[in-house]
Amino acid sequence: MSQFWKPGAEKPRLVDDEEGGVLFFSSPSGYANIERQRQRLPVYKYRTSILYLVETHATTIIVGETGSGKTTQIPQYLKEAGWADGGRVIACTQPRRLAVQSVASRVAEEMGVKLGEEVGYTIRFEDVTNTGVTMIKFLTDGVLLREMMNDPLLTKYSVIMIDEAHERSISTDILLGLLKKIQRRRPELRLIISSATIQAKSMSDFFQTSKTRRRPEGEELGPNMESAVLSVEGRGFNVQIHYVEEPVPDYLRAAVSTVLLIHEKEPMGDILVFLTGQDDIDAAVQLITEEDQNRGRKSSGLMVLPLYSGLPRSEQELVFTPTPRGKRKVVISTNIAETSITLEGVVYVVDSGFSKQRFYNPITDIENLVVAPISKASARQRTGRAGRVRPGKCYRLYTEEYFAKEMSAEGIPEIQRSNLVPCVIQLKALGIDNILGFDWPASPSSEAMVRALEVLYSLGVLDDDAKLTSPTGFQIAEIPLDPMISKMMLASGQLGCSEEMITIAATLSIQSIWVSGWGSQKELDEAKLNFAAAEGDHVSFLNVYKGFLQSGKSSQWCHKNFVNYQAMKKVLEIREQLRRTAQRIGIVLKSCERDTVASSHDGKYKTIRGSQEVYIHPSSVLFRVNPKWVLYHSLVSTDKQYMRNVISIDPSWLTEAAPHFYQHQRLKSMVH
Ligand SMILES: Nc1ncnc2c1ncn2[C@@H]1O[C@H](COP(=O)(O)OP(=O)(O)OP(=O)(O)O)[C@@H](O)[C@H]1O
Repeated sequence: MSQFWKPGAEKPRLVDDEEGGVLFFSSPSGYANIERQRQRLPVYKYRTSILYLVETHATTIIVGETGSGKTTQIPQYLKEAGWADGGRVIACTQPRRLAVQSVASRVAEEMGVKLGEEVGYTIRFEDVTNTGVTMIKFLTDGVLLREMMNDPLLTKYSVIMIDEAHERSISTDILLGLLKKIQRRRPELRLIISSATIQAKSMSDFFQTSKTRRRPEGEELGPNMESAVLSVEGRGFNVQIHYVEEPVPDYLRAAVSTVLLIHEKEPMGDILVFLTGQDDIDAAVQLITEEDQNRGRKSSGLMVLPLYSGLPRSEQELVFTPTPRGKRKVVISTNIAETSITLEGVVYVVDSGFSKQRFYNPITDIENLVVAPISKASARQRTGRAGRVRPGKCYRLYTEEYFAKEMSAEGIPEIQRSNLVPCVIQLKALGIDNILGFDWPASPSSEAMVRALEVLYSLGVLDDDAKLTSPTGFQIAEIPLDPMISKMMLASGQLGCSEEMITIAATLSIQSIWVSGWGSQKELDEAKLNFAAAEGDHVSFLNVYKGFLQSGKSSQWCHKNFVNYQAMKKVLEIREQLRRTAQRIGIVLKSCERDTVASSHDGKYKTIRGSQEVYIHPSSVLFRVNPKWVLYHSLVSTDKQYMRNVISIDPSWLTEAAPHFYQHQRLKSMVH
């Protein structure tokens, strides 16, 4: 395309291309067509072997190229072979919600059934399944973990497929440890661990350690407890990889110019760009749109769409809609489109080589989202978003040498770089008391573990013996939120303000209730001021919610007030779910009236634990108010450590709420 780019050493492969390079490009029109497509996928040749291995082995590890058909086909093979007979369910987990929804709809389409009937999905706060009817269920690994609280042996499932296991999310790791335990109690349960980029050997070793029961010589009943490994050879279509000749100084700019260059020089086909987060994605959308217009072509046919988890569902769905004739879609995404997703029109992938990753420091108790280099496994997954329905090209914004010599093979498992509070409470609720002795696929650090135990103790979730308290600990574990927020909900029941607290908890569960991208920052700030409460962001959320209800849940009202309508609809939905959970666990639903207090301060704050210097985020309604004592929901790190979603408090509330944790004298000595 230009001298800037160098083709990778990997030779382009011959494409098994009977229909002119576009095997399944246009949408399939009928069932017969879909059947033909299914049979062309590499995994189809392995159908019998897969079914045989699953029949005979407790655990089967399946490694196959991206796009070879693992996610969409294997659950269907299992169903066809009878694994969903007699009311049993085949589960397939994904690390991300978007992937769950999109593969579930694809499989429902392939099977010619309505989504939510034979094929369904469950993600947090959304259950699209029909008990007794659903045979194949896609779900996030986090949701499957939560299901274990009510059904510890996951008895309704005959086969559980842990897909994209290379991602090693916290929930995947906990699940792997727990499923290994369950297998000893339920030898009839079958596990499939699948990915395009997993180290099959270490996974197989994990399932083969002495703790699994080996089948004694001569035993005929039951599966072989040693795991089987199957490698699915072959892939969809060829993807030519290109690297930059020299390292790029600014991946955002490089991504923008690569998109424009592709648009100028390459044949039609959509482009998928991987950047890191909402900020750089919004910036890229703007730059590409502006530069495209500056080139003087009024309608060059580019449709630029962002994709990240905080985006409302309707906007996320736009990326899946067919690209109109004569147009070229450019989807600029975080790594939520990195695994499992098929975007039909995508021919070109542009990989920045970076993603936002969570890094937790247990000493300071600060969890940062940091832009960091991706692993080879991620790079391969990104490349694999092309070549699924026709040949493609992948432009890597790093050199081939960097890829070969410096990129790590796999990322660090999330459990080794995260705050462990939610993980510890879940394990405790499942009766795993010796958490350090748990059979982890990768052990978490003991500092993070101690810190999590300390937080849970401070919340009154754990007692002096580190056991879940009754009823508080068990109640908090039942609420599908961060334990700090769950504690807030629980306490609000006693304080007579649970209706308000549930609204706040629902609002904190979504990324933002404000729109971004319309008008100027000044206009947005002014709109926020209409709702600002002196106590801070949390109480301001209540004002927005109240206004929304008073408007009759109107989208025009949202538009006028810079409030995101889709986000508010989500708040209503989550709120309903939380109310039901609250009722189930005995929280009294009650509303309250409120008072206001606020005082001034110089803008710099210190955390009580760790004395870290932190500041109020400019998006907060308290940004210029600076009350003396504040409580924050989360910290983000850019040029400074910023507190997001902040509320003004009286320090005596801390000693009142957690006298076992906060000492009055210590707090007094911190006032400066
Ligand atoms: N929504 C879709 N539209 C068109 N084709 C699709 C769609 N989803 C899947 N396919 C086709 O099915 C193939 C297999 O997809 P599947 O997700 O099962 O592969 P996979 O092996 O699980 O890939 P990955 O490892 O990337 O998740 C794709 O390569 C594509 O040809």
